[in-house]
Amino acid sequence: MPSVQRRGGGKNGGKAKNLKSQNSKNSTSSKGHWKLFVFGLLAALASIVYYRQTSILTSLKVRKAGNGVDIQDGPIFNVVDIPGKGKGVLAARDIKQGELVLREKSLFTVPLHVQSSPAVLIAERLQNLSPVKKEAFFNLSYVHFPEDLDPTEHVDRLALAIFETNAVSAGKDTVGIFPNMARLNHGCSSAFNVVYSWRNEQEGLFVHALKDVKKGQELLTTYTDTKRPRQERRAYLTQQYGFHCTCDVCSLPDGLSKASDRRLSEISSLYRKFATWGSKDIDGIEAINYIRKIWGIEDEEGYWSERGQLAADAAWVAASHSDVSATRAWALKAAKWFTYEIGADTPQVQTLIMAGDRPQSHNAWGTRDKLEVSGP
Ligand SMILES: C[S@@+](CC[C@H](N)C(=O)[O-])C[C@H]1O[C@@H](n2cnc3c(N)ncnc32)[C@H](O)[C@@H]1O
Repeated sequence: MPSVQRRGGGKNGGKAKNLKSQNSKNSTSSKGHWKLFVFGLLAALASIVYYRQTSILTSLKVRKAGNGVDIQDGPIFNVVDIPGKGKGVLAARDIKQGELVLREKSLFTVPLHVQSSPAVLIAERLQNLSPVKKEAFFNLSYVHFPEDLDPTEHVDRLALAIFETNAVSAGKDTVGIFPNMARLNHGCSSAFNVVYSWRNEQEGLFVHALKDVKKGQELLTTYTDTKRPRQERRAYLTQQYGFHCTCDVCSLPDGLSKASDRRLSEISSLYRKFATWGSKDIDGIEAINYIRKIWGIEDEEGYWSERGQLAADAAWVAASHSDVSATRAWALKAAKWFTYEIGADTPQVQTLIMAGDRPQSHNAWGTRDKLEVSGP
């Protein structure tokens, strides 16, 4: 059964998918079960906000991204002050869909589940950092620091607040701090334009452009599964991250916002229906029809994330029903979209290209009754 991914997770990595940071309430308890927020996943803010450039963080200077997308030399983004958001990241030049925007090692990581106090654990990790790295950490933004406390007198508590605001998942059972990536602000649904993924083999976080981005546009990821109505998204973001979301999608006039909400709810509902193929409640033809419907509604919404996984799920269904041409078409579609989100130099993409070439090599091949399920 293919995994039907929701955002906020591993791919972006996993969804990155679905990236997570922590909850301040639980994180202070000594028997820590880190409650992670999803931090991760577009406003053309440069045109409407005044900003002051503060630094150029990186200059990848590569001609070919790992996924084969041609790119220009030169700094790819700047971290700047953005009114109402603290700092944020603006494209320093046009960025192409699928381009590698950033790869980064963590300052430090901690296990997702801890037995001791998270605050103590973070303090220990900080002690092992160089002064430069420590400074990078303490420069990060934070919310949920008690107003009645003086941060200079409660450094461990401050470090915890910074961690909670900025940590993202670094693999299945680990969360970490990535100081450049941490400057990415949030956008919902069609508003986010970069996605991040964790690579175990390289022990690094990779950020790819999900869409073409114009010079001066803000790079936005997503902190949560945004396939839910505006009111719910805003409530979550206010509670966990301390801001009222005014991204391009949240700022839509009421009529258009309701239409977007309906689309997002419908996508979530179709994902649930598709998942019932796993328990054989629906057949392969119906399952693929759900995927096509999801794809169509996502086109209307402008929601492009998780498409690699969606097409890979379709390839799985097609392969299990031994449909050669459908397996080939869906596998190649999945490879294309995974290339944008996580890069061509990943095992997922290589495996899908192989399945496109030789559908019978797919792991799921022939595990269900033969059926023509049809391609994209
Ligand atoms: C991981 S940090 C992102 C970078 C941060 N803006 C900074 O100055 O370093 C998360 C915090 O950024 C702010 N933020 C993120 N997305 C935002 C948005 N769409 N609108 C307003 N503030 C946002 C919130 O304060 C949130 O708690």
